[in-house]
Amino acid sequence: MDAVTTPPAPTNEPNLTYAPGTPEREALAVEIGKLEKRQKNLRAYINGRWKAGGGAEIDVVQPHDHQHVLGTLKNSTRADARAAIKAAADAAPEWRAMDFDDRAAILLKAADLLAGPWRQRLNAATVLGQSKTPFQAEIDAACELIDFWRYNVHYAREILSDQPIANSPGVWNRTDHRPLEGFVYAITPFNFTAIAGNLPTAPALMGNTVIWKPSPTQQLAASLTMELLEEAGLPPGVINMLPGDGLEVSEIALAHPDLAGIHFTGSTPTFQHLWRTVGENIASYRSYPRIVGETGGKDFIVAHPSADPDVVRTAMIRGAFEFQGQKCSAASRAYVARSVWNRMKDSLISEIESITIGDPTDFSNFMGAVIDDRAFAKHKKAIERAKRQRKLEILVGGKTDGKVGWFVHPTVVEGGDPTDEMFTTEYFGPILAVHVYDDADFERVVRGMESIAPYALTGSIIAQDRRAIAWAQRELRFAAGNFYINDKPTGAVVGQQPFGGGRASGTNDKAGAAVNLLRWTSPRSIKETFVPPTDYRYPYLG
Ligand SMILES: NC(=O)c1ccc[n+]([C@@H]2O[C@H](COP(=O)([O-])OP(=O)(O)OC[C@H]3O[C@@H](n4cnc5c(N)ncnc54)[C@H](O)[C@@H]3O)[C@@H](O)[C@H]2O)c1
Ligand SMILES: N[C@@H](CCC=O)C(=O)O
Repeated sequence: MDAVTTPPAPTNEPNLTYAPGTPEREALAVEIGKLEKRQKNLRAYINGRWKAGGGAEIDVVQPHDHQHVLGTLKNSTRADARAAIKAAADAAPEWRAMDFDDRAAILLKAADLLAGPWRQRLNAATVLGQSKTPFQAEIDAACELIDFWRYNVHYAREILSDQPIANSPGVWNRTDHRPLEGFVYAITPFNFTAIAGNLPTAPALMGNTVIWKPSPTQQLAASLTMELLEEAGLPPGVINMLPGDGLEVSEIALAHPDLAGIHFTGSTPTFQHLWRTVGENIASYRSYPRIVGETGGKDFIVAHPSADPDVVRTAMIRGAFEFQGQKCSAASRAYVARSVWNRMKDSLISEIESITIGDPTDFSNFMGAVIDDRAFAKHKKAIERAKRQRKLEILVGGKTDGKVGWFVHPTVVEGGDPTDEMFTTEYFGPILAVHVYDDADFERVVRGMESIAPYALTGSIIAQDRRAIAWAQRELRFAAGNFYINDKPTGAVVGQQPFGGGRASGTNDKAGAAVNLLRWTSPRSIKETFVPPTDYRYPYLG
């Protein structure tokens, strides 16, 4: 189509409340019932066909009831990876030649399907498969993914319309925002259905074809996302999904000459392994692969002596314990002025003791289980260590119970030594380390915590004194890619707080923003001269 069009302007999808008696609460219960009743065969999706991978079987279970199998996947093999890469290559010419409006319409339709008939199916999968409470599933699997799809179309359009601002007389300059030459390898984490849906679709929107390797523990929601995209009209071969641990897929994909980019979210060690492998293979690629990775965090709350204790307490509880602390943005260390601490310690402990933990399908629970036995063992070990250390005191929590589900109770550990591993290591669970400092030491403590952990993802300052806020904002400029003032450090919203961090937390290519989409394009500058010269001599040459 030749028209210059304007896609619908994006707005953030509102969170439904799930209050008793609401239609969304009933609809979610129906979808949960369906998914619980029937084990799903979680197949690969290659060239528009669903097929079982060739490797070993992996059960996908409910973390809060680990005997309950939701579905089974078969690990993807080297042969599956080769087939997916071929499918991506075959689909690429037609996909990149397709009008942007047609590509955008597929994602806008996917967003509307998710806002409507698919909403509770994907929410239910996220509740059961990742042990999110309905409210946490709603902000992730529904609202954030809908926002990613709608805002990405808006930002992509802006990128495409970015054209040279100058033309010499008789010349027309243009920019062709080409996709990358080759396939993008999207590798996604367990904890956000929205991130899993965004990482393969963002490069696809820009005209790339993709190999998508979801996390095995998120495979139920990932498979449904793929089904939704198929219903929205995604052509075969554009996104090829390969379930499993990714080891054999990476052997093939990371050594392939057509690897054009990696779109990763997950832990820092996995990202470093991928980057290292690309470095080792660098001479074998057709182009230099774009590497985008959002990784771990040791996210902080700093409470100034002027902070309101009620605000600090609420930010700590929500920031550290929603979704069992398994958000990369979760507060896992807090530095609290003694005068504030003295006014909030007891209420913090009693409120945390009141937190309900259990099956997330039961609306009375605030927390579910951690994702798997590996995470459970890691948190248990950190808690056991805290119990043994003289300089650490567990103020509340410290209990784990793995019999039925992988439950780790919300735990606060007070530590006098702010260099202890409690303040530097990402556990990715419901464990919050607190360092209480003398009010007069505010600046010294902030300077000390600024680089104590290798990460720089999220953090917040809580204070009423404006000078303290301004000072902390300056002093902590590079300590967080998402910085909050008088709020918890979690819950970034697409279009409002573009998300990502620096240092060991990633390449800070802000998911759901134009800077991210730019990484999936390789601009070509075109100069057209209307009446070209026909004589090589300059005018002054006689
Ligand atoms: N910064 C962010 O935006 C952000 C968002 C969400 C999660 N995270 C981080 O993610 C981590 C938790 O997620 P996780 O446990 O799923 O991370 P992880 O690193 O264990 O796994 C991430 C993905 O990588 C895959 N993987 C691992 N090795 C691979 C290989 N050799 N080849 C191909 N794939 C491979 C996994 O199967 C999974 O799909 C935390 O560190 C958290 O902070 C960061
Ligand atoms: N965007 C989410 C974090 C995603 C990482 O797990 C937040 O801001 O809480």
